[in-house]
Amino acid sequence: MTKVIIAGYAGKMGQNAVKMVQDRDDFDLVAVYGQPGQSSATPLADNTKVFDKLDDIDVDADVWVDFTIPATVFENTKFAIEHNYSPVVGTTGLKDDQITELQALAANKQLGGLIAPNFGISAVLLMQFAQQAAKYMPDVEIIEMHHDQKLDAPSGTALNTAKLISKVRKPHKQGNPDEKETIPGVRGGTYDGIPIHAVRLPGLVAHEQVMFGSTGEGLTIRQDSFDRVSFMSGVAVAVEKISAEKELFVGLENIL
Ligand SMILES: NC(=O)C1=CN([C@@H]2O[C@H](COP(=O)(O)OP(=O)(O)OC[C@H]3O[C@@H](n4cnc5c(N)ncnc54)[C@H](OP(=O)(O)O)[C@@H]3O)[C@@H](O)[C@H]2O)C=CC1
Ligand SMILES: O=C(O)C1=N[C@H](C(=O)O)C[C@H](O)C1
Repeated sequence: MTKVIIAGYAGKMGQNAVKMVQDRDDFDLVAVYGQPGQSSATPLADNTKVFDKLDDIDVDADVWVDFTIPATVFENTKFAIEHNYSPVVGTTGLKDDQITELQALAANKQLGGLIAPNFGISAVLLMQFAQQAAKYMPDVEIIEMHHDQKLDAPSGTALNTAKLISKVRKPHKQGNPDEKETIPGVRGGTYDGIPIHAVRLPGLVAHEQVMFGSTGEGLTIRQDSFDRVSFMSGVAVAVEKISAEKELFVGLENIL
C-alpha cells in the first residue's frame, strides 16, 4: 500500500488527485494539506487527516503529491524531502536553482522524486517531438493556451518545451534583426531567443502549439488537455513508481 499526502487538495488538480488516489485499492490517502477553512468536494475517508499548517504534518507517508501554487511549491517540496516523503510535484514555478537545490537534498537522502511540468502523455510527446523537430527546423515559436485562472505565465510546459529545444538547437537568431514592437510585448516573451506567447481565456483547460517554419514549409505540433482527468494517469504512475527511485527527476518521461 502506498501512503499518500496531497498538498493543494481543494484546488482543481488537487480534487482530481484526491479522487484518483481514493479510487485506487493500492493507494491510501493518509493526509491532505491546504489553506485554512478549505474542504474537499470529494468526501474524504475517516482516516485521512486534514492539515492547514505545513509544520503540523507528522503522518507516516511514502509520497507527497503537490498541486499548490508557484509561491509555495519550493517550501513544500523541501519539507517533503526533509520528512522522507517522495515528492511528486505538478505545481509549476520552480526556478532552475531551486530544482538543483532540491535534487541535491534528495540525492543526499537517496530519495526518489519527480517534478513534472506536465503529467499528460500528449504534452510529454509534444515536448519530445518538438525537441526532435528543432534539430532540423530551428525557427520556432511556442503558443500556450490556458484557462484564465492560471497564476503563472508562461506555463511550465511551454518553458520546459523551450528548454528542451534550446538544448538541441544550434546557436540561432531568428526573425528580422531590425524588428520593432509598436505595441510592447506583442511578439511575446523569449527563452534563449525562442518566442513564447501565452493566451488566457475562460473555457480553455491546457493547450500548447509549437510552430516551426522553414523555406517553403512549416510544421505545427499541438496538444490539448480538454479535461484535467487527462493528467491523472501520469500522476498515478508517478505515485506507484517513485518510492523505488533514488533521485529527483524532472519530466514524467524519466519514469515511464
Ligand atoms: N504538472 C501538471 O501536469 C499540471 C500542473 N498544474 C499546476 O498545478 C498547480 C495547481 O493548479 P490548479 O489545481 O489548477 O490550481 P488551483 O488554484 O485550482 O489549486 C491550488 C490549490 O492550492 C491551494 N493553496 C494556495 N496556497 C497554498 C499553500 N500555501 N499551501 C497549501 N495549499 C495552498 C489553493 O487554495 P486557495 O484557492 O484558497 O488559494 C488551491 O486550493 C499550478 O501550478 C498548475 O500550473 C496544473 C495542471 C496540470
Ligand atoms: O495551470 C494549469 O492548468 C496547467 N499547468 C501546467 C503548466 O503550467 O504547464 C500544466 C498544464 O499546462 C496545465
